[in-house]
Amino acid sequence: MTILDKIIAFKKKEVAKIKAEVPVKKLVESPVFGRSTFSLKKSLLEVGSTGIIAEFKRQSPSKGIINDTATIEEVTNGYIEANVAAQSILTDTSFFGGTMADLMEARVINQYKPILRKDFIVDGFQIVESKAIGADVILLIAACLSKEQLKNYGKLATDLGLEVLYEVHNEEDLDKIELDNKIIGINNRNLKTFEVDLENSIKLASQIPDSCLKVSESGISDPRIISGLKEYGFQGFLIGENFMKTQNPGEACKEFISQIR
Ligand SMILES: O=C(O)c1ccccc1NCC(=O)[C@H](O)[C@H](O)COP(=O)(O)O
Repeated sequence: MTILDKIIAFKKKEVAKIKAEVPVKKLVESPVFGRSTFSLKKSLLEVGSTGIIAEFKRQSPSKGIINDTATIEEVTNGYIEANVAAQSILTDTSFFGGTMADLMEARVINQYKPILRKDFIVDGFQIVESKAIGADVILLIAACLSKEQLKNYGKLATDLGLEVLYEVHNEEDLDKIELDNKIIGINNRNLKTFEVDLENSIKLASQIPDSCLKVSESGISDPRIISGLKEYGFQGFLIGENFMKTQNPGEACKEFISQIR
């Protein structure tokens, strides 16, 4: 059983419990449900976009505790000040120490840039929930969803005005997605070994059509990597640990962005 299998098994139980307690009607009544969303696609394609999607990440299965003192307020303000293209918030509690309240707090502060809800979507309920807590973008991980689920959940998100970052780890994942005009995130972290290999982005990039926006995810720790990945057509770069492991993630992000050539 891989860590992803464990997370998904846990998540399915967690979502079933929440669904039994919270009616969808309640989600739709959220004050932020009807707001218009910020587009990740637009933000990444904007002239002068840094392309950086900076993540708030307290802990992870691969690294344990990364930062248990940073606050959403200081990090969100720091990332915006650094001119990120978007912010990512891990809302999973059991494995990543995040919460939906983290995203809701970030949304109040961040009225400028898209927010990606980084979680493990296994049910359409979580997509409605994502809109209700103030997210602009959801993550759909191909490895843990069927072809049909990817299509249906993608449609539900779009109907709600949310964008989707489709995450792939290999060719098998890519084959499950209708690759036209999508935002595709290639994750460099092997979920069996936790090893990070940036070559994974390069290897899969050539199999993604130009109509898609390519995002490289995980293990990016040097601004020179960004220039290298840009040559393979990447326009988005999801970075968590490299910023969050420092005393001041916002400042680390600003410094990193200033060094991108
Ligand atoms: O980060 C992990 O250990 C992990 C383990 C299992 C599933 C997902 C995991 N991470 C989620 C992410 O995709 C990353 O948080 C994101 O790409 C940023 O990665 P990094 O810059 O390496 O923190």
